[in-house]
Amino acid sequence: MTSPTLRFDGKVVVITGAGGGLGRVYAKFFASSGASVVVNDLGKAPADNTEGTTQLAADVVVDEIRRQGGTAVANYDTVENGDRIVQCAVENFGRLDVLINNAGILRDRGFSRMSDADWDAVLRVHVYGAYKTTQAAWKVFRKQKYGRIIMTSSAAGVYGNVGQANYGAAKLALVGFSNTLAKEGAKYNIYCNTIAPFAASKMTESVMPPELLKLLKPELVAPVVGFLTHESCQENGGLFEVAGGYVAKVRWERSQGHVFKTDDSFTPAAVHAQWKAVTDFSQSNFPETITEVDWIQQLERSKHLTTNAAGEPLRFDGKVVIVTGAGAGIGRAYALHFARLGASLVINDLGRTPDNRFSADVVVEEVRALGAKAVADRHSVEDGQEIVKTALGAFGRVDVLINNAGILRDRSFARMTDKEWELVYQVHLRGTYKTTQAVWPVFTKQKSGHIVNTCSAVGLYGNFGQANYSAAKAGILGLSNTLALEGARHNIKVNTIAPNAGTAMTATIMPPEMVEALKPDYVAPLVAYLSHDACPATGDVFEVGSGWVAQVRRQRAAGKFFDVASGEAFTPETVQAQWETAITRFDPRSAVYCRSAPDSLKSIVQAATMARRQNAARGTKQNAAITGKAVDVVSIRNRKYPDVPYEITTRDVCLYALGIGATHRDLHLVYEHDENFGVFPLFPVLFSFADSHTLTDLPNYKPHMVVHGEQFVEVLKPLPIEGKLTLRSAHLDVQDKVSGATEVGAQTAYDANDEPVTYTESTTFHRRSGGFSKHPDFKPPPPAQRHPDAVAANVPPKRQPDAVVRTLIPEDQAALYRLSGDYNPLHLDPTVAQLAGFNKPILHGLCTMGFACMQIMRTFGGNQVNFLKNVKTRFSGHVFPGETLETHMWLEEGNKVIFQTRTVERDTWVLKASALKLAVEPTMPSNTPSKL
Ligand SMILES: CCCCCCC[C@@H](O)CC(=O)SCCNC(=O)CCNC(=O)[C@H](O)C(C)(C)COP(=O)(O)OP(=O)(O)OC[C@H]1O[C@@H](n2cnc3c(N)ncnc32)[C@H](O)[C@@H]1OP(=O)(O)O
Repeated sequence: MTSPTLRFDGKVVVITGAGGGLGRVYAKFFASSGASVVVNDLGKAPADNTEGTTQLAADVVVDEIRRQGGTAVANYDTVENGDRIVQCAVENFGRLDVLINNAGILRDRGFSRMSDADWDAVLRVHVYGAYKTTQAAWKVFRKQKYGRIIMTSSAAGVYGNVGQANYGAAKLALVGFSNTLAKEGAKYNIYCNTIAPFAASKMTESVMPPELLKLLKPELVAPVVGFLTHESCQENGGLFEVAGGYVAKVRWERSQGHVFKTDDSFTPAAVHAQWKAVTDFSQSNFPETITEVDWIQQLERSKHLTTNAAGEPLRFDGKVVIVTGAGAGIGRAYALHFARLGASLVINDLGRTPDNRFSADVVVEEVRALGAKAVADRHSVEDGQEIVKTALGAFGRVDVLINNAGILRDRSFARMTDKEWELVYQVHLRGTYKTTQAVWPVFTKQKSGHIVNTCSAVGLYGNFGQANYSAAKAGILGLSNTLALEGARHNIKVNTIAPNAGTAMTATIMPPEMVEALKPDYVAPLVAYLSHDACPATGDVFEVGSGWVAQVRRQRAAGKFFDVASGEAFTPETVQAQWETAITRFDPRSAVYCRSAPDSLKSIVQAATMARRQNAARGTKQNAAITGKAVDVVSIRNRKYPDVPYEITTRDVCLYALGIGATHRDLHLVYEHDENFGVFPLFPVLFSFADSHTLTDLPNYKPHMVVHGEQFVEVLKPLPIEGKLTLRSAHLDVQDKVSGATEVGAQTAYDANDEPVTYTESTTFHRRSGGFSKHPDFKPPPPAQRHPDAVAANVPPKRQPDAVVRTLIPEDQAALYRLSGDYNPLHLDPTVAQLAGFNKPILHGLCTMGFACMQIMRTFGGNQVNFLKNVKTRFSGHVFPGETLETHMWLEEGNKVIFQTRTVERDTWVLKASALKLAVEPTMPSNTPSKL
């Protein structure tokens, strides 16, 4: 097990709702990773049975953290006063780096029985609370140009869940909110991501086998949050499903769609005729912003088409349609379209025309002029029941509800006022809830109904200056997801559109060709089709404008299941390692599509089950190796290999020196005409690549799983700058290390007089080749004959190091170093690196060792090429080219320098248990050890 590298020392983290569940686990995780934590919770802890007192939940968590040596303070404010929570962080710790919006409540109820109080309570805490807390944090983050935010969503929002219309709306609103924050925050180094975790509940009990159910622990969400909020993580605006050790990214997939001719033949019947094309995902794309559609080009394409083909007309004779916000723009276009198709209309709008008439009255006249029936309604959508009453009063029934009313209050998030946030929420999301709830009993009673809700590309992808709007619009989609599920058994169909249409407002800022491209009339045929019995869709989302109609849906990456029960490590570091190769890797062959929260959970169970099966198969394979032929260490040791000739050239000497960090200033290493020119004494490590004997017969052998474990080099005579040598190699040892196997090879280089010049011992670590010593026929071999300095523990003394030196490894170093002989693709080829479990190619271990020894030569070796007697190192962690190495050195008795090296960026020790014996009297470093 490697030690944690993704730490939060010096960082301040606020976690809302941290008195229990997920929040408590996050709080403890961050505190144990070095952060100072604000534990926010307004609730009480469960009664303390022993003393009969009830403590506040936040206090209990703070006590737990402090007992374990961590730093935390409690805060008891409601998230609706989020500014006070942020203030608490700043007052106590002077800053804030990470905000985890976790607080939430549930008021689950079937939609027909949901009260306004149920709705308001849930939306207030989840959405308004997250808005208030985030806005306060935003000010701090922007000023310091750094911040990490997590929003907590749910599959109930992403896909919908019966009984959770309020919760689903709130949870998807947070995804929309996060999308805009990610875009607005990027230039300030403020990143915002959303997780959709599963908690154990009645629903999970019904679909999960008990042994997996046990895994739905809050502890199995924290590693993902830990990685996403670390400063090294570059993910921004992502949505991730997380449950029981499973993690996968979710993104939008959009069908190519269909372009219709925008003439009179663009009707619901024409849409019906092309429905297969609209919903065909075989040539899909994956949009991330609102700007990815060229509307004018779509219209151009449309103009060159012939008249749309259509079957029987799809009409609405005898049907009653309510259109909210129908006094102008897109709502008016819908109304007129429905009127032409025979519907009776309720024209809802509370606005007025420039000549001060009620706009609803004007549109009613227009509808009547088309020969259809219409009544005006001037209520706010927040009084949705009144609108439905108008419909029932005038026509005695309702068949279709088009939730279209909306307003804009655009402003950058930093300057957005509470009033602007609230107003947009009230009209769009709460208004849609109110009208829908009013019509719901009518639809359930008549066992039929169509609802078309209005989202926006801004709600799907986020957009600058529209945090309020993107949250409200995404919330509408979240509401629709659940309504579609709940409505199914009553034959109520609910779909959502993201229209792009010009309105009176946009006409003032758009060029005329854009206004033409985005005519509201080009949206109306889809809306009418979605409202017709002929349309099979429910719970779907469509983008529409300028004659083009396409469907969007959520696509999930196959993801990664960390099999914690079988001992697989699940930490921010292992999440990081799997981030690009599995968690965010989308492959059409393994993509997952879900239609509801239980659906999502089932697919996670499937992924986990499959991963477990594969792990078990791997284990069986390993067992097969264990039960197959036993590894015979004695016979491996007895293997004989022929002598191999080796020629040193000055060109190789210079190239090697450049590969381990020598520069044009080190003429004695890189310029053969320099009077002190010599071979850097680590050069013998290259001999192994001319004469190596990898043990391919170890169980489960895979070349890409081999890493360099340890290296020892002893110089017996100065190496010639040119000349011929003979190499003799042997296997010294093979050991079972459970997680892998180590193989130690020894090699001596002889000169023309057959006198030994150098001696090396190289340990290769074969990952996943362990366990073979359990084979019934395995015979423990006698101890190996090792050089004592090659196996020394080399524990650094307790005092401060005598020298600490930093050096940057250039990005291209592995590409240069390999030319000296180690052509292992692990160091250059991203695909091989991924196969080996690294998210990018890693540096050669011997290159790291060379850099460290170069620093020791410069520090204690008088910068002389003959400075080394012997050196041993252990490669305790990998290095990525581009990282900074920091070598700590302690000069000890016997001219021995104990050293260890870490990467500064990941704060990971990469060389440990290392020592170098000097062949010269040590020089003292000119720099006193710096406390870096
Ligand atoms: C001919 C020469 C050429 C060699 C071929 C190489 C070709 C090159 O191109 C390849 C490279 O350069 S790879 C780059 C350099 N190497 C690395 O990056 C490896 C870094 N180290 C690791 O990842 C882990 O320490 C790892 C994976 C090595 C071990 O991690 P874990 O599995 O977590 O092990 P852990 O639980 O810490 O310990 C288990 C037992 O293994 C021993 N051990 C640990 N690290 C070791 C290491 N680096 N070398 C040798 N033994 C090591 C532990 O002591 C422990 O043993 P025991 O149980 O007996 O105490």
